[in-house]
Amino acid sequence: MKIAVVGTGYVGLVSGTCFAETGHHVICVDNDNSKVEKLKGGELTIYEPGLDTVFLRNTKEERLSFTTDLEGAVKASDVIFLALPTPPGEDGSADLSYVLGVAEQIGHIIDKDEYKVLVDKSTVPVGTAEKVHAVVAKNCKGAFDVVSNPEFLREGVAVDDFLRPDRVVIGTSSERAKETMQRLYEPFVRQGNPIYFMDERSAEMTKYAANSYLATRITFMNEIANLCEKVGANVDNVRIGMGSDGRIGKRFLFSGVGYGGSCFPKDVQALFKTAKEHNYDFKLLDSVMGVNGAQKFKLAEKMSAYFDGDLKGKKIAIWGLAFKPNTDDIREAPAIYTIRELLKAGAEVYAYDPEAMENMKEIFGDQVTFVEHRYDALKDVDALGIVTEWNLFRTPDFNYMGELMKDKVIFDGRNLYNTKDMKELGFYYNSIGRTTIY
Ligand SMILES: NC(=O)c1ccc[n+]([C@@H]2O[C@H](COP(=O)([O-])OP(=O)(O)OC[C@H]3O[C@@H](n4cnc5c(N)ncnc54)[C@H](O)[C@@H]3O)[C@@H](O)[C@H]2O)c1
Ligand SMILES: O=c1ccn([C@@H]2O[C@H](COP(=O)(O)OP(=O)(O)O[C@H]3O[C@H](CO)[C@@H](O)[C@H](O)[C@H]3O)[C@@H](O)[C@H]2O)c(=O)[nH]1
Repeated sequence: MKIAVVGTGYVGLVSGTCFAETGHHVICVDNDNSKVEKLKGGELTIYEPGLDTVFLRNTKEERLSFTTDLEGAVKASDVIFLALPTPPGEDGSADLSYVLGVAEQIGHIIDKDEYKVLVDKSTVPVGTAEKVHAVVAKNCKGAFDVVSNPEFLREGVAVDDFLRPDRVVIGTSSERAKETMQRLYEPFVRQGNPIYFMDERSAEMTKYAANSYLATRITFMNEIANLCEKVGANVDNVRIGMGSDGRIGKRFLFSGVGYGGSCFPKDVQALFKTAKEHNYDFKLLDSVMGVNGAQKFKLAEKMSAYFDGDLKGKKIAIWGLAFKPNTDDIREAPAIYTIRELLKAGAEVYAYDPEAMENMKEIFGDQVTFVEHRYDALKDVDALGIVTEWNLFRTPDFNYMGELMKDKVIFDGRNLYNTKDMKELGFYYNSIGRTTIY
């Protein structure tokens, strides 16, 4: 099949590359010329483990190409995926201007005697498939269907998630489009995972419900952790005890410094807004947003309390800037909130991340000292804050760290270390939902 993917960001680039990997011909379209030029030159524009191999193979074998020419790509394709941004608008609802803007252009392009399937891959509010349909229909001379196909990949493991999805959700009321989507996804679900066909509105809602549920689950654990600190329980033990109940499950129960990323924060907000528009007060989501907003300041608050509210002139190292490990993405990263608070209080910040430093430099510039190696951040610092659980931080040389640091003080927002070990090593060690070690 011939496929166009409009929007070549995290979702578009991964989806396009993975569709090419199953033998389809894919043209990725983006209106960012510099991005397209880089990709044409064989250079990836995002850090995503495993993507380089698949990307190089498929570009070399000419199944995957890049362009800024939307018209040419649409003309050459049977199926057109929209993997465009849906950022929060001023009132918190999803901004559909990218999706509807491109849909309108596509309407002008589809000619008589042509049939195209337009697929919403972006995360879009309930009712968007109908809006896209209306916008395309305004100018379209040919035939088309609009399908809702939300994407569930996680950054950092996106290629694997795409090639081996837990499930594929397709919202469509057209038999013709259903057949096309079935053929397209067949290779990804051969290992037995299902494709669920449903109506467009349910597919759109499924995406928001999944993300909001996961965000709620994490938030619940963050509140349990906060309470554990007060009552002297250990949230890691609690997590293991809870998670081994088959009804609860082990995954997505890790407490920390709040959820971040380009999806959970905006999608919870957008679902809350959808509820409001339908006169439904989704109180649970309101609490989730409030609790998560506060949790992102947790590490900075702990540090401030340790230094009796006076961080002025204190040297603080930060390990981890990306919103999660194995990505360079810093959208809504807890590290941004932590560093902002530290700088506001007059601290000097020395930061290290294996992949996200370039992106973070765009926010903080020379307000923060970015270092080449993790240990370079530690020279003479009063404390270290750990914000992202990169594997690289899991088993460091604690003795060497102790020699480098002015004081052996660690604030760990991801519970990477065993509290008993830290006691033996002589660190002050303050983590999330566990007793602080002096
Ligand atoms: N990032 C994720 O992990 C993830 C996972 C599932 C779903 N989603 C959803 O997928 C959508 C895309 O997310 P993303 O993270 O890939 O975004 P992104 O910002 O990484 O990529 C979007 C791309 O669209 C391009 N673009 C913008 N306007 C355009 C236009 N008019 N024509 C062509 N290209 C244009 C941008 O230049 C950019 O490259 C969002 O709705 C998001 O919520 C994201
Ligand atoms: O137990 C956990 C798991 C995650 N997180 C945090 O939650 C956020 C999101 O993590 P994750 O879900 O792994 O990353 P994303 O790439 O944002 O993926 C989410 O958002 C995507 C975009 O919609 C969806 O496609 C995915 O299914 C959904 O997991 C990050 O800040 C994590 O640190 C925790 O604090 N504790």
